[in-house]
Amino acid sequence: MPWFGMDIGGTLCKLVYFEPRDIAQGESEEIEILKNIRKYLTKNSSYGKTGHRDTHLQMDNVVLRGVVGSIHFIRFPTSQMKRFLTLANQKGMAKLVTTVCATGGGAYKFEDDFNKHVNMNLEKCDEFESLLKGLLYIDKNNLTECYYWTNPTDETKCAKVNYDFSKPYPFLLVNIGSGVSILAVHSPTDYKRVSGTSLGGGTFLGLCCLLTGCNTFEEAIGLAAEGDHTNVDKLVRDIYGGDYAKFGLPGDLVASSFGQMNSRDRRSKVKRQDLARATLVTITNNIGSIARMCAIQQNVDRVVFVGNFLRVNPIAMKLLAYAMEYWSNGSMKALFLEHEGYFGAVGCLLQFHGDR
Ligand SMILES: Nc1ncnc2c1ncn2[C@@H]1O[C@H](COP(=O)(O)OP(=O)(O)OP(=O)(O)O)[C@@H](O)[C@H]1O
Ligand SMILES: CC(C)(CO)[C@@H](O)C(=O)NCCC(=O)O
Repeated sequence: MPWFGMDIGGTLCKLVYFEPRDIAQGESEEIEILKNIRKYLTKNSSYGKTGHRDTHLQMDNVVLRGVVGSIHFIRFPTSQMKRFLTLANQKGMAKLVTTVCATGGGAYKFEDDFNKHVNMNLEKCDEFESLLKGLLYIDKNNLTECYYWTNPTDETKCAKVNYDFSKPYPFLLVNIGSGVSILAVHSPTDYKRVSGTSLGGGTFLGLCCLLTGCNTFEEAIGLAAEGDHTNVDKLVRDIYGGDYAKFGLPGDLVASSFGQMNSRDRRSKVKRQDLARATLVTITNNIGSIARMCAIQQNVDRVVFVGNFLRVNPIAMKLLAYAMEYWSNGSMKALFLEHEGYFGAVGCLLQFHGDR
């Protein structure tokens, strides 16, 4: 049986596929379909216009329920769910698979569509339980999964450094998807959702599209990389003329996000790139600030940031790394994981109880 785990989020659907190394041989219809699905998924790295396989994340020679194989990582916009179901039907998946493990809000929202259109049952898994299970499994199976950024504000010295996360507890887990959820994790089974914010990755993308006319996340990040947020934000030095030293506020700190944009003159000069950068900085700093307060409240010093907002987004990661370290006087550490947005789907795959 092909093994799938799905995380159907507010923006992106993540699909992980476990491909056993030794595939069943024979000529039954089932085996033929299985081979076709495997061929379709593993020979392509894009599916239709919007589906992508993140080949750089593929994990080989991993053991899942005693079977050796590879895990493939696929994503597509949740808005394309109906098309995905049509495709799954065309590829014969409905004949082969009766149950798919799914998590995320879409596991509830799309349950009827799975039943009606492809005759599949959804085995629903909790999104945070899956997130944590997937994270612990992947970290155990990938020596270079966890890392941090050194010298995040100095482009010449900044570097990704491997972090040994084998003794992880306690830690704060900040999942930046469409919205943001913050979990305090004390053991694989002892965790709680301590906070969240609706100002997340969806907000960044939505505001960026509104302000710059861009249409994709990649475009938004590309614009942000070329922009200067100080043309948009009001800094402490714009107000004080320099640092506000008495209370430890450096001049280049943002005093007011988008605070320059009340001026018609400044609005007429601002570039799309600057607006994209300011949006990214605003959303990221706000998440960093909430995460830091949660870490203090929960008495933890390691904060792990995950979620697809961090995909191809070193600017946000470095901002978070700097903010956590600076505002905690070096006592807190921001950690990141290579498979950033896929843990929920992997956790689902691990919880699959078998088919038929
Ligand atoms: N190709 C992409 N298309 C759309 N958004 C992307 C893309 N790549 C990264 N992102 C960012 O990732 C965010 C979605 O992240 P993720 O997949 O972790 O969350 P989700 O599961 O869809 O949301 P939630 O958990 O809140 O339901 C988007 O809001 C956007 O900021
Ligand atoms: C609703 C979820 C949990 C869906 O993953 C997520 O988008 C989220 O945590 N949003 C933030 C909700 C809030 O705490 O304001």
